[in-house]
Amino acid sequence: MHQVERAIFDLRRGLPVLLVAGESRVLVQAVEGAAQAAVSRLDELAGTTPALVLSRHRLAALGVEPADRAARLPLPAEEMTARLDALAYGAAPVARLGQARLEACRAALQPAEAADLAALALMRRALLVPSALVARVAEAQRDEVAAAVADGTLLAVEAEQAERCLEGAAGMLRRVSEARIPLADADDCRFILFREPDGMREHVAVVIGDPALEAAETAVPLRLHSACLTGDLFGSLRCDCGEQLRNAVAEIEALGGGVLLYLAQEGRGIGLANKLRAYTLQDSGLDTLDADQILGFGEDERRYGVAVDMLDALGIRRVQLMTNNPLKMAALAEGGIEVVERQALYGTLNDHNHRYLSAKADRAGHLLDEVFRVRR
Ligand SMILES: Nc1nc2c(ncn2[C@@H]2O[C@H](COP(=O)(O)OP(=O)(O)OP(=O)(O)O)[C@@H](O)[C@H]2O)c(=O)[nH]1
Ligand SMILES: [Zn+2]
Repeated sequence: MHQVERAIFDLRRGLPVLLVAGESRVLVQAVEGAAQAAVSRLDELAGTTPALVLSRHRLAALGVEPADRAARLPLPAEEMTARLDALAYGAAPVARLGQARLEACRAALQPAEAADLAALALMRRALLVPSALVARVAEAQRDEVAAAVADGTLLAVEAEQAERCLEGAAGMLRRVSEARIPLADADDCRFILFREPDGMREHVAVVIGDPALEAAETAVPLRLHSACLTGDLFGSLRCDCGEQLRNAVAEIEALGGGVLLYLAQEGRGIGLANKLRAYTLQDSGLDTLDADQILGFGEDERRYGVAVDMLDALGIRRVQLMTNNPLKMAALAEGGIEVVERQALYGTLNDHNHRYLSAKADRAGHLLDEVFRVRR
């Protein structure tokens, strides 16, 4: 895990990383922010022309019905940087690339290999656009690459280990610190911070009041809240997150106490940088799900293993869950937490969030009938 964590650091800085899959050696680099010089260096070090790995969501946005989770697109040298971002995550690919170029790309696609899937997992974990430049290390370059690994200028990671980096490590979440923090809507609160084993994400459990967490006969009022900097902190009108957060605290207090898990899953797990990109795409007419797809992401990139681990750490087995999202209910049930009851939790509908909430209700199955009863 330690190597993967360091690899993510390098990828975020725009450096290449070596993926090792059996006998195969593949250099990988983020597409996001890849400058001409960096791409040329990758080409030189590998001794082969890089290819572009695209996720199945990005492929779908390009009009390709993918057979696997990803595919590899060989890049002719002159193509390498000129239209890389347009291919990897640009809007309106047909308009920007031209129909003929797109057809040629579709015809050139190759099945993804183990290192390609590992590369995309690393990009996601690094909260970068899920697209990668990959270059197989040529026989003639093996010694030079091995020397770079040996002198510490290049990091080598097992592809298999890298591919698992999104799964987290069940049962290894660390409870780090805690403090009493009175809130405007709930006087008696304890914030407990948990850290993921690789140290890259931190999540907070807010225990409101003094609920009987481990009592078998009661269901603990629970809110799973995914971070939304824009909504939670600034009261953005593009979503309903801030209001839901504050309503949840007040509601849990009114129910005599319970728990709110504040999860580091900004932008449904795609990170703030990508959420801002997605908002700009939405301004050109796409809905929230299609915008994420253009960037190469699925409808919802969140996983709830850490939430289950936090509940386990707090001794909670049965809950009354505040959500409109069926995926959250399913994820808890799958993690062995009994969802005894669901309680709806709404923010206010406005002209800016109407479209976002409609897409969640119509396309992602969120239970928002009550919100739209008046307006639709
Ligand atoms: N990718 C993306 N994420 C968004 C957008 N708008 C809000 N979000 C994120 O969506 C998430 C919403 O989190 P929650 O309110 O906990 O979850 P939910 O899926 O809406 O389900 P509920 O429990 O019913 O509220 C947050 O991580 C927000 O940052 C958007 O347009 N695009
Ligand atoms: Zn929000």
